[in-house]
Amino acid sequence: MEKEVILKVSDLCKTFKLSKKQQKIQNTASKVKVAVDHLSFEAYKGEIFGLLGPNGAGKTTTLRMLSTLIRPDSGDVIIDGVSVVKQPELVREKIGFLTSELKLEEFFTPNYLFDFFSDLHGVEPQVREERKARMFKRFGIDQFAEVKVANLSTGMKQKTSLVVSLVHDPDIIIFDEPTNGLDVITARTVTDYLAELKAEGKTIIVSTHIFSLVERLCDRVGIVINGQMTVCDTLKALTAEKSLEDKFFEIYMETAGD
Ligand SMILES: Nc1ncnc2c1ncn2[C@@H]1O[C@H](COP(=O)(O)OP(=O)(O)OP(=O)(O)O)[C@@H](O)[C@H]1O
Repeated sequence: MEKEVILKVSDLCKTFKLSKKQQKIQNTASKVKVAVDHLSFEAYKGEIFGLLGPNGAGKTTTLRMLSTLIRPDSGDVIIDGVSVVKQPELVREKIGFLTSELKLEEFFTPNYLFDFFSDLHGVEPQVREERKARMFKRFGIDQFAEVKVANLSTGMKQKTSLVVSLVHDPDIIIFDEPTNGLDVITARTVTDYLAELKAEGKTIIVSTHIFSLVERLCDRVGIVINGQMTVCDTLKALTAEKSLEDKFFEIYMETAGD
């Protein structure tokens, strides 16, 4: 079957100006940091695509550009036919952006937040209620629906933020470091859910530095080093001769070693 490209990243670039403080932290005399450097890749409809790379490789910056949170300096991303540069508001309707760092307003309840974000996305009340009931049950939020976020456990907060990021049932899900900072049980709930979303036909882009997550979930992998796409291939091809970890280090030494 012919694969359909649903997300196309072309020649994406992003450079940050560094403050004196950032220069000190990053131990550099340079006034700028090239975070993403002419990065390109494509994702097919219905797959889980992983961006794998070490800390500071540019994964988060890339995903923020894909999600229209920051604007590329140059290059573009076409998501389901729409440009993140030219029509970011339309892209936002098609995607869900998730990060394990998302913090919810502590004063509100999961029930309130779900309704609030549904209204922002213009979800019909009937659809909203059906979706809320299903998602809250799936994640065990139903018992805590009227508890303020401040009083929820960390795992329940994470599950709530995941659910409220998907109120509009997007076809494309962009997830920065899905399991970072999560306990093993919540992490498992999240990765199982990503597999379920894939089974429903959703397209998922994840960034991670965790090999086992890629091995368990991803169909194809892009290895990002120093803001560049070094290798992009199927997980199967990348792990044909050696483990993903060994392959990664081989590529890393070839690329970053010089
Ligand atoms: N707003 C910013 N201002 C200055 N430098 C930045 C900014 N955001 C990111 N950077 C720098 O750009 C580079 C890429 O960062 P990015 O967060 O995209 O990497 P990453 O691959 O997601 O790594 P991590 O796993 O550590 O989050 C890093 O050197 C980072 O310090």
